[in-house]
Amino acid sequence: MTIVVTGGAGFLGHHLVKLLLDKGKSVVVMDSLWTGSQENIAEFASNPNFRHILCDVREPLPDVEDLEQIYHLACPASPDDFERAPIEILETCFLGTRNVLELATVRRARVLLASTSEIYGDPEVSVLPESYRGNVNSFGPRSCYDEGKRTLEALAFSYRLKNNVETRIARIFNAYGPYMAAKDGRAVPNFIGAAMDGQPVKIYGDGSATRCFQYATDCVEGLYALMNSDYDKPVNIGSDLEMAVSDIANKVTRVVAEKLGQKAPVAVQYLPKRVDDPTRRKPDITLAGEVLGWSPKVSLDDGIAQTVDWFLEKHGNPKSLM
Ligand SMILES: O=c1ccn([C@@H]2O[C@H](COP(=O)(O)OP(=O)(O)O[C@H]3OC[C@@H](O)[C@H](O)[C@H]3O)[C@@H](O)[C@H]2O)c(=O)[nH]1
Repeated sequence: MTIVVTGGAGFLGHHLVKLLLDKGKSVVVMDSLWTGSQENIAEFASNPNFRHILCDVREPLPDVEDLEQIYHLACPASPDDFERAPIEILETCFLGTRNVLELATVRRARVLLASTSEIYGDPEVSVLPESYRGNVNSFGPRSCYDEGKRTLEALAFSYRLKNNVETRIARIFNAYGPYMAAKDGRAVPNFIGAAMDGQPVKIYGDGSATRCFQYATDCVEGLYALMNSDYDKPVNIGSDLEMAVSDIANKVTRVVAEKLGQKAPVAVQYLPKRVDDPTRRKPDITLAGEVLGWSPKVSLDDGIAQTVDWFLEKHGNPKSLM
């Protein structure tokens, strides 16, 4: 039996493919390398259970025999991408998801769709249960992703209704870890890159915005548990350790300073808050615990230390990061 991972050459894709191969699964990665990279799958090339098909999910997908499951992760995920390629992101969310569900219909495969905390928008409540309908701006700089991923969920519902496709929906909250691209644009790689380069970290707003960061391996274990469960409604997959962005930045810059022997962590530069940037985001992860027996395990201290070590090893010369 074969498992397809769209976006398997991406950040989370790498960790998911590794998990599946370590479990002895046969994996086909479908990835255009638009935001993913060959480096993220290089270590799998010699594995006879691994194959990479270079393709764009916005085109009809190649057929895969003996197809059991599809993890649909393919989509740019950084707010920096939202500005760069909003139309392509909307196409990926709709056409890509439709093509995945079409293949699943033909092959009777189960599909796990990577949705996101962004479908909740800028929440009006302090903790986000799956029942919260969200507060999303359909006409703003994040709408390509926020509404695109809401369309992904609507497509899942529709294919289940009309074609009886088995779907699972993971609402993935902020994830970080090794294999994030240095120029990804999200907070943790940006903070690490700036600190390694001796430059101030840039904080959008006053630093009081909150997020909960989950380590990549915890996240993909949650995806695996959800795919192989009987629960077919959306589930939040994330950490519920809520922290201010400024505290995250301080934690990262302190770790880099210690590891590089810098006298003091780099400074912080405050920039205007970005439009529609959620002021707080904390998932209620009770459901994941109840139906999957899943909760994040890797502490922020351990996760950040491992991520910084990976960046230092990969980008020995800090100047190469920015
Ligand atoms: O350099 C930076 C980067 C980010 N930030 C801030 O840090 C917070 C987190 O920003 P990130 O870009 O890491 O991630 P966001 O929370 O904006 O969205 C991300 O997380 C949810 C996932 O579905 C997506 O991958 C992505 O949308 C935001 O408040 C952002 O403004 C900075 O202050 N400085």
